Amino acid sequence: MASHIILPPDDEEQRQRDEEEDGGQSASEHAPLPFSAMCVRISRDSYPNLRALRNASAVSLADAAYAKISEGDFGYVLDDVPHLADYLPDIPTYPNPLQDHPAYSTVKQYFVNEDDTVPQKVVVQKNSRRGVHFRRAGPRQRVYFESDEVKACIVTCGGLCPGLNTVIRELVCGLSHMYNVNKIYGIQNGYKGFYSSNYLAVTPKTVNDIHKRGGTVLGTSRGGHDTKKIVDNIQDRGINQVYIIGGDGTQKGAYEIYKEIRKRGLKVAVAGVPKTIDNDIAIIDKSFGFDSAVEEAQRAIDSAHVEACSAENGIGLVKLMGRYSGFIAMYATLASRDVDCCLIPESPFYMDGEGGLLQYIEKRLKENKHMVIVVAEGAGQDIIAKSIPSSDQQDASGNKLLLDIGLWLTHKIKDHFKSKKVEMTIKYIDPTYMIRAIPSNASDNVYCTLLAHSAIHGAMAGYSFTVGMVNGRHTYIPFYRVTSTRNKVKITDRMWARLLSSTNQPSFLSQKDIDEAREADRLANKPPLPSGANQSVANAFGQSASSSSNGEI
Ligand SMILES: Nc1ncnc2c1ncn2[C@@H]1O[C@H](COP(=O)(O)OP(=O)(O)OP(=O)(O)O)[C@@H](O)[C@H]1O
Ligand SMILES: O=P(O)(O)OC[C@H]1O[C@](O)(CO)[C@@H](O)[C@@H]1O
Ligand SMILES: [Mg+2]
Repeated sequence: MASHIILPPDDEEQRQRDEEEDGGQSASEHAPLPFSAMCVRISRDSYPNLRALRNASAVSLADAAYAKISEGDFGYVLDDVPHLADYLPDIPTYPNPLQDHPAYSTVKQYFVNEDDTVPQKVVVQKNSRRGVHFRRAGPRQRVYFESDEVKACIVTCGGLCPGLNTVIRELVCGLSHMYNVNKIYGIQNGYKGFYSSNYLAVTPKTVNDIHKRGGTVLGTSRGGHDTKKIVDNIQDRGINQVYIIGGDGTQKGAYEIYKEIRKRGLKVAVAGVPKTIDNDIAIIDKSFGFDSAVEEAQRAIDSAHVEACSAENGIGLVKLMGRYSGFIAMYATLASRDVDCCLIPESPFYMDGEGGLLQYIEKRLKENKHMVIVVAEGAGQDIIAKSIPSSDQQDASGNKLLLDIGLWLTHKIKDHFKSKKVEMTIKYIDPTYMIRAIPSNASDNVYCTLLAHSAIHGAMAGYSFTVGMVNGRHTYIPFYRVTSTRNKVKITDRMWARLLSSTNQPSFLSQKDIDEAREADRLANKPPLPSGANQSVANAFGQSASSSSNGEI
């Protein structure tokens, strides 16, 4: 069954286009359906415009088989998350124990309305279609697990990030205090711990103080994701709620686990809590630990500034995290105001000649006698690769190992001034592991708590999802949405312009680079549609593609 979009009355042109593409059926014939009746599970056979939808929303055919997309009035689209009842139709429900909880029962409207959803795009125009929405997170009136039936486990994967222990703590305490769950296990050292280590029983008492420490008390690792072995263990041990904390790779792993669980028809909810210090996870406003990381990066920048100011022609160079996205470098630079140049992976730069980095350094030293450079680890990889043969090494998860841009720049800058016989000093600081290892700051602690609670409410309600804040509201996002793209700094957005104006650095971009970046944005915002596509659905998704709230603030 396909659902229909009821067009806004003033969008006559669009209405006619839709009529044509819907085979001539007029909008007035599209009787408004009750919302529940419009919910459709997309499958290869059941949805006539699947190809259009897939292209428009960058959903691969494999992912589309798991997508749950429904439409409402005025171009409203709900990109919903899977639920246990999708494949276990007779599953019983129970009243939410929170309704009798002394702390929560006094809240006037504690339970979220089943139909509450959150728009991906909040900046709209008068005639905008409503676009893509995600299911609002929060406690539901009815849950799909009885408290004493729940056997939950928690795993952390990927690199460290401030706040991991807070999320672990709040998952354990939230499950126990809100839902009276007392069978909770920690999986040790990442995904491989599902099948190669003992599961650790954890209680609110054992995790009471852990949020004050950096790292993860459960241990973490890269690699070792063996879906079959992991799900065999989940099944054998009777685990029915799996909480998975980790970055983009980890969420891809969570999706694989979900698919295998569903294939086996198990009553198991999978809840992903996105973690990435690089802040590169798509859709969500910001990942936990990011603010703590930016704050800690200030200390490295301050030290670099002190070193630079205390020497003749002193340069302080700080390398910050960010393999593919320069968010930490950009925000740390904007926060500091001592930085003269910020280099990120998204913005290409060059060393020599007119407008190049070396010329800018010379100019800055002449003016100020010192300068501070911040470089994201993924910046300039293409230019280093031209001078150093790279061996394309990967870590255990398959992530490309990067060449050290900080070290390379240090040598290049030194050599340049030596050849010009100019006295200078450069101090290179790489604070990566010092930043990653700190405990989260106060605001990240609160953020981690809310994410953990939202994850628990969603799992208890029978959903499988990645939890995340979208436009300031907690939501349940389909796994494929957060794993299919990466969040990046848009160099054509105002935030990057603010940075350029604060550092006064050259943009290093040619008109061709700018045109290409604009074209890439345009294509990302308006994906091409195949002929015969349902324009209504495609439009809704096309609008959403431009709305990553990390880009434009
Ligand atoms: N495509 C994938 N399918 C299944 N598992 C995956 C996939 N990609 C990564 N994983 C698993 O997820 C775990 C973490 O992945 P990775 O090391 O890339 O870190 P991450 O979660 O992306 O975090 P970060 O990059 O922020 O440190 C690893 O155990 C890895 O095997
Ligand atoms: O040395 P590791 O643990 O592989 O992690 C390094 C990577 O992890 C990250 O901090 C992301 O977690 C990246 O910024 C960095 O490249
Ligand atoms: Mg990653």
